[in-house]
Amino acid sequence: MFRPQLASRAVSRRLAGSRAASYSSSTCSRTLLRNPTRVVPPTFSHAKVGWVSRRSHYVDGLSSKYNRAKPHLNIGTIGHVDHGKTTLTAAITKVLAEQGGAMFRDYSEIDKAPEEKARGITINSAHVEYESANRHYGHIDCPGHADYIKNMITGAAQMDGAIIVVSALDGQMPQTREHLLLARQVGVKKLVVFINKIDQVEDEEMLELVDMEMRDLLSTYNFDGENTPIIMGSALAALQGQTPKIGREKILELVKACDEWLEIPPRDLDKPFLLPIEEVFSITGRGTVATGRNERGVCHKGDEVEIVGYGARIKTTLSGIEMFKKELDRGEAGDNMGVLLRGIKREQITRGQVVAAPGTIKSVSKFQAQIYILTKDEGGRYTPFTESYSPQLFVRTADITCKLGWPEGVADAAEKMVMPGDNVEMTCTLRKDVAAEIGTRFTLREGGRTVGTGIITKIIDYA
Ligand SMILES: Nc1nc2c(ncn2[C@@H]2O[C@H](COP(=O)(O)OP(=O)(O)OP(=O)(O)O)[C@@H](O)[C@H]2O)c(=O)[nH]1
Ligand SMILES: [Mg+2]
Repeated sequence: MFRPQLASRAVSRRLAGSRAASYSSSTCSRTLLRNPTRVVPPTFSHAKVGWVSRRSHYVDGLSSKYNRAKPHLNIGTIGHVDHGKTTLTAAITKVLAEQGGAMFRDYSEIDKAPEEKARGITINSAHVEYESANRHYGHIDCPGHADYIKNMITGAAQMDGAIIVVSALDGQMPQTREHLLLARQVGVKKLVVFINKIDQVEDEEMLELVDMEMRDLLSTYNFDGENTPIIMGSALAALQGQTPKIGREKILELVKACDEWLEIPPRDLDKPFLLPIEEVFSITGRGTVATGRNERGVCHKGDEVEIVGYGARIKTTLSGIEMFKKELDRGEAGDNMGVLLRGIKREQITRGQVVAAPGTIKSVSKFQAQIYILTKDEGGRYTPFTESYSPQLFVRTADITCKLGWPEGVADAAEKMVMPGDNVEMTCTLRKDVAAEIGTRFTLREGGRTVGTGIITKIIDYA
């Protein structure tokens, strides 16, 4: 039921009333790229809450009564600048605080840098935490401006699910779309929509239109547009404790929707075993040992495994597992360990390959990726580059020369330039194949400096 009149009114209102979409990234904080060579920060997990609390912009919350019994989910507020993400974040903590599920974090505690206060925008991502009846949430309040995208690509802001905030006054705007695309690219599978500022909109049809448009947009970006929960309310009303019907009640509805709709992804221990090989030794009388840090899953002595990458796919058996010079029957994600590989000669395997549960990972020779190119201030390049640029690609323990190119159908591919600071989607052709999959993160380096970081979004060729 398309209503042309309504649509054109919405469009003209948007054109006239929207605040400038992007802020200059040079004014943005660089805190999340303090160490550009380290692209994959430790995963947020119960055992590592300390890592989160070490981050400069962490707004600590429930630490005194942290409940490890509840499953944990990393979520965050994303969406266009000024649509109310920070207000909503504060409102969630306020409403849940009344139930004992959070410490109230006021707006000014979340956007606390002087420049944020002066300009009324979020520059750094901030972390808060809260609990619903059956879950514990880590919540990142993300800035709406373009700089945030870098943090998603580099992995500095990892989310399992998200709340996309859309102002009912403006409807979807450039960063609404950009954040949805990025969320999809970096592996967020489900999100919940909060249509905000409904206190400002009297026209029911206007709200219906925003709802309809959001469902379309979600489907365009391969989310489940039909079934995604859309909650309409006013974050400000909830924060100010006014009009509970559009305030407090809607926040509770939103949290319920997060509980029910957003899924807890398999945790590292539930994933298939994968050990990136760091070093290879040969032990006289016993055989060949590969060492490294178990990235995910669990392995047992006697398990069948595969060695994958660099042209190899070799089946073997773990005839021993060792950690701190002690023999073990089992190795878990996070363990630094050595595995004894039955019947494998030292020359057959090398650093950069992985030992994995059979059939769980393939070796790839070409893929497409979302890449962020570091600026010179972040230690990156000073100059732009064009297609065919060949940096070193570092993924897990592997490093391989690769060639960058534009995906098929990109106009003027040969002349198109990539500037430091750009977010681009490009193809990478590898000189040697490597074990990788959609969602694998990597860094690009050149002459000893990190020039880019990326995440694989599509596999083009397998080895
Ligand atoms: N009327 C009304 N105003 C709201 C509502 N929610 C937020 N606002 C106002 O909208 C403005 C922007 O809110 P923020 O929460 O800072 O928006 P944001 O999405 O976090 O903005 P950035 O982080 O800069 O992208 C503020 O002036 C809020 O008071 C609401 O429900 N109703
Ligand atoms: Mg904000």
